[in-house]
Amino acid sequence: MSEILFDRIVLIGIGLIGSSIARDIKKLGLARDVVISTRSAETLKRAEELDLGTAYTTSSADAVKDADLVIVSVPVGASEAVAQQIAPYLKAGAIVTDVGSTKASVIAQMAPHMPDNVHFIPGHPLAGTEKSGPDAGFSGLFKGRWCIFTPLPDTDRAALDRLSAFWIALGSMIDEMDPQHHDKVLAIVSHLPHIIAYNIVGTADDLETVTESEVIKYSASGFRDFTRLAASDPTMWRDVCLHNKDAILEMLARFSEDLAYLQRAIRWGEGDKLFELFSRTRTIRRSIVQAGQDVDSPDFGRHALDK
Ligand SMILES: NC(=O)c1ccc[n+]([C@@H]2O[C@H](COP(=O)([O-])OP(=O)(O)OC[C@H]3O[C@@H](n4cnc5c(N)ncnc54)[C@H](O)[C@@H]3O)[C@@H](O)[C@H]2O)c1
Ligand SMILES: O=C(O)C(=O)C[C@]1(C(=O)O)C=C[C@@H](O)C=C1
Repeated sequence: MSEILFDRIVLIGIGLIGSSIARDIKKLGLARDVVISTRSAETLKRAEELDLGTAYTTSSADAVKDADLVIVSVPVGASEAVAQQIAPYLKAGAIVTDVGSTKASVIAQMAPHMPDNVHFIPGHPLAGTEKSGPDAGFSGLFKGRWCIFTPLPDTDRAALDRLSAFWIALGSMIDEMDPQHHDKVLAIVSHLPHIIAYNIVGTADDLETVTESEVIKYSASGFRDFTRLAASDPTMWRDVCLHNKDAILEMLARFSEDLAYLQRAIRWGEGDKLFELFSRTRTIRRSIVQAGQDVDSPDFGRHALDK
């Protein structure tokens, strides 16, 4: 058990991310009350069956009334609607944060509605899976993973420290970024990989010369990795594409140029070019794996969630 960090935490949205946070709060004893609010009564019922909180309501306005920390975990396109619903009912000094995969758009949607006496601190845990809904969450999802904050210029440092302490209790490593920079970085390391996966699986499915059964039967591990990403939640990823449009289009343009280079090298049999690129990218994979080992080192291993 860790110490209580907030008396009352309110979770708006209880899918993969919200329910993973709920499980960690409970396991670590980080709050006295955990109020869960989501739009659909069916999802709320499931959250109650899973015993994820201490109170449940479909009214986000009722939920936030005495909240010390509000965590919004809904598809990014729903951010403004949630901000409008909760803003009049937030208590002075409350911290409001989110977990959305895009940041400039979430800030544009939520910040104008936030009262001056509330601390709005946008955040993004870089952890997830292709699954969605309250059953998909699990305790420990955020352990050893980055949580990036994109604070506003007037963000109160003490409130940011309190929120950081919460994510650190969940096992995360903390970083800060400018929202536009966040959106560019995430466009290349997260959004493009998903778009490419949706595209390649769609292309394979469309091929007239390859039957669906062959796609399933012969899907070797490379293609299977793509199918995992391509199974990700359509609502979430539609919203990510629509709400990080500029950065994604910029990265897609770069990607298409580099793909044309590769295509040309294959067409003209330029093995040196192919070998050089494939060697360079192999080094990147190795350094990611190396960093992963660091995360699993004894220093990271000693976390409250392991007890
Ligand atoms: N899935 C990931 O890998 C991942 C990782 C990091 C961040 N995120 C971000 O976290 C957020 C939630 O993603 P998730 O994977 O938990 O999705 P999810 O589909 O599992 O859950 C979304 C939840 O939001 C609720 N919801 C939808 N619209 C709502 C509204 N208007 N008002 C109230 N509740 C509403 C749904 O009922 C559900 O409980 C998204 O913004 C996503 O970009 C996702
Ligand atoms: O691992 C996965 O399946 C994920 O999609 C997680 C992932 C990612 O791209 O790394 C997806 C979206 C997020 O905003 C953060 C994490």
